Amino acid sequence: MKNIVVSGALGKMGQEVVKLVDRTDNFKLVGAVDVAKVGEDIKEVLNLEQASAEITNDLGETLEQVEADAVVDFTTPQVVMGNIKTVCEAGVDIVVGTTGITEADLNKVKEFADENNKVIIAPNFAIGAILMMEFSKKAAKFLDDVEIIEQHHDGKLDAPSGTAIKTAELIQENLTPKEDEREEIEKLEGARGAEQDGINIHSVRLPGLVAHQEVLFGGEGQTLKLRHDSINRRSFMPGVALAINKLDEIDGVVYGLDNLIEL
Ligand SMILES: NC(=O)C1=CN([C@@H]2O[C@H](COP(=O)(O)OP(=O)(O)OC[C@H]3O[C@@H](n4cnc5c(N)ncnc54)[C@H](OP(=O)(O)O)[C@@H]3O)[C@@H](O)[C@H]2O)C=CC1
Ligand SMILES: O=C(O)C1=N[C@H](C(=O)O)C[C@H](O)C1
Repeated sequence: MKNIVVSGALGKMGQEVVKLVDRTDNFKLVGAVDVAKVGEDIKEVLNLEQASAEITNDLGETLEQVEADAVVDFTTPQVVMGNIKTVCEAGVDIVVGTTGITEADLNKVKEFADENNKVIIAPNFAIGAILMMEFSKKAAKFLDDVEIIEQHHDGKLDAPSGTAIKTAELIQENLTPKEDEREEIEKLEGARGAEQDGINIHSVRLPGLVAHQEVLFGGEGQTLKLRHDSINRRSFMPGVALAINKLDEIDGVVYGLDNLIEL
């Protein structure tokens, strides 16, 4: 049995994780942390089958009061680093889905996580998105002109998405560096998007969207488009469950679900 605390339990993703814990036999909800509805029972708030926990607003204090094996964090880019530190200091394992974690942040986590801490950070838990990233990495061996277009709901705080950043990092591993780049004239700043590892990323935010990404490759007389769509947030839950179950098998910090499955 895994005793789980969900951090960001009332958010769009947090609610799905709480429901996942509620319906999974070897998971038990022992804590629900968020900033609203403090003192209320999450069972009533989310109309759960069996899971029950008083909503609290201090992750550190909560970990002192309950016997937790793992925390699952889907909060905000502003608070996630503090949460990871708090959980590591409490000697509890953590699965992090919150995005906005930079390479420098990742290095900081590796510094403060000691040999007993198990940390899984994944910018995307949807298996289709992992495959889209893997296929993009493969395609970059053959086509070295590529741009990323990511589209998300208008409630998303960070841009570009964590998935787009991770995709660019993976593509870059296989991309042949280009010489004599054309000097472009950008008449409107940002028109060509942002750049990560030399790859342009375009971020769209609109109501009605959930999470979507296209990786567009171009070559002589041809294009290749790799597209993934999460049409609801349940799409991420098998990946979250996999990560929680893999915590026992890993050492230290793992970044990306691709490192937990055989591709
Ligand atoms: N890795 C993946 O597969 C996925 C990652 N994400 C990422 O997960 C994160 C959350 O996304 P989403 O659920 O859509 O966002 P939401 O804004 O819906 O949820 C975030 C929740 O965290 C709460 N919160 C804010 N501060 C704290 C705090 N200090 N302690 C506890 N809870 C806090 C928020 O409260 P309030 O709103 O009142 O401020 C809110 O309820 C984002 O970074 C997103 O990019 C999303 C989908 C998939
Ligand atoms: O905020 C979201 O919704 C999502 N965030 C993650 C990201 O930034 O890549 C994963 C997914 O795209 C949904």
